[in-house]
Amino acid sequence: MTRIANARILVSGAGIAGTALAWWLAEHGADVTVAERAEEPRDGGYKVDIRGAALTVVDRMGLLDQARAVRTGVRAGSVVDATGRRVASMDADTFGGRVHDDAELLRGDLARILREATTGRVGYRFGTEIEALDPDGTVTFANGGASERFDLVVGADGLRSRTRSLAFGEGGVHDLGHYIAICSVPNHLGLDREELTYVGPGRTTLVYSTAGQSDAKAMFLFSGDAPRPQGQEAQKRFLTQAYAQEGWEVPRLLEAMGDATDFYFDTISQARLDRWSTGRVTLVGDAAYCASPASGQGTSLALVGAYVLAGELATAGLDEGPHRYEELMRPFVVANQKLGPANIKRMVLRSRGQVRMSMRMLGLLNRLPGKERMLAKVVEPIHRAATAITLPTY
Ligand SMILES: Cc1cc2nc3c(=O)[nH]c(=O)nc-3n(C[C@H](O)[C@H](O)[C@H](O)COP(=O)(O)OP(=O)(O)OC[C@H]3O[C@@H](n4cnc5c(N)ncnc54)[C@H](O)[C@@H]3O)c2cc1C
Repeated sequence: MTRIANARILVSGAGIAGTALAWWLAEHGADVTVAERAEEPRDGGYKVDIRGAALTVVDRMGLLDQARAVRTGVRAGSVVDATGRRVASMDADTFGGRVHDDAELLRGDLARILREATTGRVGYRFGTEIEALDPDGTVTFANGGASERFDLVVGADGLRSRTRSLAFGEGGVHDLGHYIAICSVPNHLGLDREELTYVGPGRTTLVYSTAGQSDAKAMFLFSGDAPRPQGQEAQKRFLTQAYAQEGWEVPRLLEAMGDATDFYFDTISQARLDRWSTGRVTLVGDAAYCASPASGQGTSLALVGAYVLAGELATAGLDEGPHRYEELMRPFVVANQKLGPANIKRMVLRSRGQVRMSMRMLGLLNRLPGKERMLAKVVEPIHRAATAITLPTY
């Protein structure tokens, strides 16, 4: 018998953290409801990674083979110049910062695998969100829903968490001085499981194709400190202005972006909070400790956080569990959040001079035997951070 057997727990958000948490809570005997703002689950999306301790978590869920079966299959990454010539190429693991058996897959595929694994054990309510939240766990849902009391409410609703705003007030989001945008585009470059990167001053553009997808994804990373534009049309205009002078295939990508229906835009930011719980409300995943897309570790933090939170609730109960979760997770989060600012500096170069120098060095490096071994050194800090926690067995 665990300390949360039959406890009524509401999870806000059916992303990675929310579905993984729901799985573990149900495993420990809780009565779990997940409320998701989107009308329906979204498959596909951009690629994410399962690394280090998170691989152990997914393995303990018995889902690692399923996750591996939908790997993106991306085989290589190259940096290109304005003519499209591949200045430097390397295998996809080195390019994407993966070691050993780390798995890269589409975010929507991972969310689907996690969600399907909870079938029959977790109640989902799509198309709704928390409108009002009392620290004692009383929730009013949007669209005129009635109030309901839960033994615990967990915000797993991402970087812009509404649960966090309602329970902790505004704040806690720290911009790293860059923006990120991503959308599907026609694969006019004919990429076959390959990723191309074009680097301009203050702007980096990536295009990749993954196994089984006819479209490619275009991702834009660029620097700036203006406030985040509100609304998709304003965001698309903002991005187009930032890339107005850009060469290579960028004009074509921008044109395709104009029609994209899955356009995503945000600042590259981290969530940093003094505490992750208050009253009967706790946060998990990006809502509590977003490490930023630049860290490459957001998905793994979400998976590990879900495992530890559920496990500590089950063994220490609803009062002590959230504090023990935070004690165990915080050093792991700190180690992984350090990756964000360091990586973004490498990914987005400040000046034309830096771009020229970097291209020259990449060109030289590309001709060296054993370049993969040298580049693997860049991967080492990610691997160290990804394994910087000893997972308890619950
Ligand atoms: C462009 C991009 C690229 C990325 N690349 C990588 C990568 O390479 N490697 C990596 O590991 N990570 C990457 N990440 C980060 C990764 O996607 C997240 O860190 C990870 O998905 C965290 O999961 P989460 O469940 O905490 O949040 P999310 O995945 O953001 O899920 C939050 C969920 O809550 C829902 N929601 C939002 N608001 C509400 C509300 N008010 N009420 C109810 N539901 C709500 C959302 O619809 C969503 O389903 C990337 C992120 C982005 C944006």
